[in-house]
Amino acid sequence: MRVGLLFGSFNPIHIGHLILANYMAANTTLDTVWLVVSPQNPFKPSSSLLHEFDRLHMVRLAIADNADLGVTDIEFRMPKPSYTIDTLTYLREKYPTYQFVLIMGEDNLATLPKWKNYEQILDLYEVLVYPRPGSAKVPEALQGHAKITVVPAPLLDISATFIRKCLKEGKSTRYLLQEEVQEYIQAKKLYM
Ligand SMILES: Nc1ncnc2c1ncn2[C@@H]1O[C@H](COP(=O)(O)OP(=O)(O)OP(=O)(O)O)[C@@H](O)[C@H]1O
Ligand SMILES: O=C(O)c1ccc[n+]([C@@H]2O[C@H](COP(=O)([O-])O)[C@@H](O)[C@H]2O)c1
Repeated sequence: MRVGLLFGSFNPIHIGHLILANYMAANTTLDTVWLVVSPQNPFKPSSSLLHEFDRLHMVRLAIADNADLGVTDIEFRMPKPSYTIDTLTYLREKYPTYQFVLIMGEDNLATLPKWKNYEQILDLYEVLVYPRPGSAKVPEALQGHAKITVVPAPLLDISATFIRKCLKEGKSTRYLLQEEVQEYIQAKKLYM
């Protein structure tokens, strides 16, 4: 089985994540896509980060009706911050018959050379990249890399940062968030 892994903070999960994950499941040779909720990105401040259980719960709500997508909280039980190579190694040991493929947005590809053991990641895994408006240039070392494929998919100018700002300012985030996620955020008054 070929499993795509979309790692993320999902703070909160938005329709950009859902379109991206579903696009990869529908338009590539992947059998399924798992969303891996990261407690702590090594490069991001934790100040605006919602508790990991809330973020996981919202991912579960958002993908509940999509049989092509799954979610894992595997990084909750691993050392923090969350280094992707360590999680990939763990998953490989846990599911030795599965073939894991890394999925990321173009903004993350731009920072990949700064990730822990990034060369090992590229030695061992294929990477599928979803284009993203405003992403920094792909570093030269990665341009045309045999293991990296940028998929031709519709650009989505949506970010969790923008959604958090709207919520803080009391502006509507309707349609930017999946409905149950929207209701959960309103009910718990998150990000406000
Ligand atoms: N609109 C988008 N287009 C392409 N990729 C995206 C988009 N939104 C998120 N991603 C990708 O999804 C993964 C998880 O993203 P993340 O949870 O950080 O969302 P985000 O919207 O970038 O959050 P924030 O604004 O808080 O940085 C990353 O690989 C990111 O590049
Ligand atoms: O392994 C690393 O060095 C590394 C450096 C930066 C980001 N990551 C991971 O990349 C994922 C995307 O993060 P984010 O916050 O943009 O959703 C998340 O799972 C991070 O833990 C991993």
